[in-house]
Amino acid sequence: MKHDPAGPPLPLALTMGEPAGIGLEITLKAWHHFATSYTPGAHHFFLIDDPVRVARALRHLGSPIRMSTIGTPAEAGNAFKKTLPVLPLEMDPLPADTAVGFGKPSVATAEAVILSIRQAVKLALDGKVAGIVTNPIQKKTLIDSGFAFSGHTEYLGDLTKDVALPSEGLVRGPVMLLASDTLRVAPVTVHTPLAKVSQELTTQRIADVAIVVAQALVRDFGVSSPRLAVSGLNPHAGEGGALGLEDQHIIVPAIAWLREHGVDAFGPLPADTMFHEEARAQYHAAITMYHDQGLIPIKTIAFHSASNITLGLPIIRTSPDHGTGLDIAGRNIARPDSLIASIRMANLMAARRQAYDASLTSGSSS
Ligand SMILES: NC(=O)c1ccc[n+]([C@@H]2O[C@H](COP(=O)([O-])OP(=O)(O)OC[C@H]3O[C@@H](n4cnc5c(N)ncnc54)[C@H](O)[C@@H]3O)[C@@H](O)[C@H]2O)c1
Ligand SMILES: N[C@H](C(=O)O)[C@H](O)COP(=O)(O)O
Repeated sequence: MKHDPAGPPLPLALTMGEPAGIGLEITLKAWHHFATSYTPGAHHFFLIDDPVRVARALRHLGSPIRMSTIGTPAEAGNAFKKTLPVLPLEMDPLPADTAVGFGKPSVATAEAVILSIRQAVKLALDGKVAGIVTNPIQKKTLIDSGFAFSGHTEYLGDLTKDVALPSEGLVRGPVMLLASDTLRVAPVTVHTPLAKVSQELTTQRIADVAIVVAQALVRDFGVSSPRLAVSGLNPHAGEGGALGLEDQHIIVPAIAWLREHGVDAFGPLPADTMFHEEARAQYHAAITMYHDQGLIPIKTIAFHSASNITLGLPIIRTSPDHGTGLDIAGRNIARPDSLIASIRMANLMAARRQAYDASLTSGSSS
């Protein structure tokens, strides 16, 4: 049966993430945060994981929280008030000796971690969940097991590449956006080694990322006239060509193209001076040329409140901005704040997207 947009919200699907990391611990804390005020029909979520592993991990953590195994996403609502609902992975239970090894990731669990993401994506594409919220993965462990992607962003782009976006004018990602109350940043190259960044940067790629971000600002964030700050690549944005040529040869034409196509973009800006408070007030999102250029500022000012969002997909995906926290896993000290922010963000995006897309269909959007 199709979901009634006027009815109660669909649940979110949380993926298990790296089982040796802090994913389950922050999921339990996030569940506690939302469940205490939960009333039937309100926002809720479930975890896609191995229930046997979860039960064992709960004992290991000495957690008073109880879990319940559900058979379908629709059962999550009834379970949520008193228990963390867990939808089982569609595979055999994980071997006991690999199920809880906090701090010690193993390729033995890689298949489960990847399957959890695939199941979540399928539920989102099938309209059974409002979106997916991914717990952090240990990329090297997955890659060592044969995983061909350098992160969720790239994997989600591949899993959904054949599914049409809901409207023809939308530009496809995947594009990584990290968002907090005070800063949004989108790196053009994502998990690219620094030595290859310059080769991968093209005018077209910068323009495509900027357009996906501009569209999302309108559709998902309610910004009616998005303004984008585009960073340079080199020190001082190339210092007029004296410190590198990409800024003038690749980035300037991208900004010109964007402006010709109605996107209010400006730059290239020296990356070291575009993130202080007064500079941030001039734009709705920063487009940076590589991962650390944008992620260092946002993780510095908003490590516990930012979300990592994948734009340009036919589904909603958010994630905490931090990683697997192997150094603190199993000690019950991990903060759930970024996961809580990501759950809120996914629910907010789902509501805004639904309203925006409906307004397009009814012809009332400006
Ligand atoms: N969404 C994702 O899947 C995602 C995101 C970022 C990093 N990663 C992966 O995570 C792994 C570890 O990365 P890292 O060590 O660079 O970053 P990290 O975020 O895991 O850890 C950095 C520091 O922050 C602390 N920290 C992280 N989360 C915390 C929390 N919730 N509460 C309190 N302290 C917290 C850690 O203890 C550590 O000291 C890598 O494999 C990386 O690729 C995955
Ligand atoms: N680049 C992200 C970060 O540092 O926060 C992280 O590696 C997660 O990337 P994916 O969402 O692609 O897994």
